[in-house]
Amino acid sequence: MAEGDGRRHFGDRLAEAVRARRSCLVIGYDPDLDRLPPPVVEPLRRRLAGLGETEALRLAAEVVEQVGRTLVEACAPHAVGVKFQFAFFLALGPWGLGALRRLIVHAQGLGLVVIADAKPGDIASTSTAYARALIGTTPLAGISEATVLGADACTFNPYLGPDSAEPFLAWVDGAGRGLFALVHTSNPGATALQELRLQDGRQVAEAVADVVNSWAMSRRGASGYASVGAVVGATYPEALVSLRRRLPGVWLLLPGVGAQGASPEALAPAFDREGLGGLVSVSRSLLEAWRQQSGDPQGWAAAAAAAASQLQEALERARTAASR
Ligand SMILES: O=c1ccn([C@@H]2O[C@H](COP(=O)(O)O)[C@@H](O)[C@H]2O)c(=O)[nH]1
Repeated sequence: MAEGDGRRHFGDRLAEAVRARRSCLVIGYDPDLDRLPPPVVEPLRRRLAGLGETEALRLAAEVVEQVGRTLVEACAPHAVGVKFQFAFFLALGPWGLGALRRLIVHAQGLGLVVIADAKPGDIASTSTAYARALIGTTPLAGISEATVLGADACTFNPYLGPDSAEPFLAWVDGAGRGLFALVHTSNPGATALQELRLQDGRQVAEAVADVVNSWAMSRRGASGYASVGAVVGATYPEALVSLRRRLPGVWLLLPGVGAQGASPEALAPAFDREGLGGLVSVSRSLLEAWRQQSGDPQGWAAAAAAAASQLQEALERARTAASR
């Protein structure tokens, strides 16, 4: 999406893309080698035997890239975007990062919004480098600059506060990029810290939501939606309802459907009367859909496409529930 859409406001681009593609589904790709489809992993195992570290990483990254292309192409007709889980690519070293860059370009060529899920957040000088790598460009000693990953948006851990967000917000404001700050995560342990009560009665996640909302308020586009979004786990439906109220005009990125147990039906509160406001990312349930369907791993790509189509339909019902 980045190339053609240039520097347009990210919240508006998302609104248009969700309407045009009739989908709020985000294809998740978390390439854990042990969970890739058996017809891919078995030949990979044979080829890896006897290779040195460098060649083994290179080969694994090639396979991860090929599977990613197939997955994204199969599911693209049913989705608005892709979320690449950065950690799995990093685990394959520079070859993994090369594969990630090529997958990002490929997905953007298919018209998909690309989110790099890396969840960085550090003191401002270090956040600057993360932002350059994920959504910006890296200046090269004042002579030139280079795109490293070139995603349309990235996830972000806001725990360090506003100064750590500034370097990302500079790309949001100056280059039409998007930022999704973690507000309430989907994992079982999220409650341990994120639901702690502050002296003023708010939960930590609510206080984080208020900070994120303050970043978003001045960044609303014509659609009414901001270029700063929030990550809210789909596995906590009650938190979703209360955080939706605290974050009007903020795109919510909702992981947790499928493998983590959340269902699309519970997500209706994320959407406004026009069916906007929520993006639902699903990773393992697409790549491993063959297990639930025919059980034939040879058909993994067709199974992923069928699962994406079913999710799109279920999410369309949730998306339009508010307007009924
Ligand atoms: O709160 C969060 C934030 C991010 N994630 C990421 O989303 C996917 C979920 O994968 P599934 O296979 O669909 O469960 C994964 O990349 C996580 O790192 C999250 O799950 N929860």
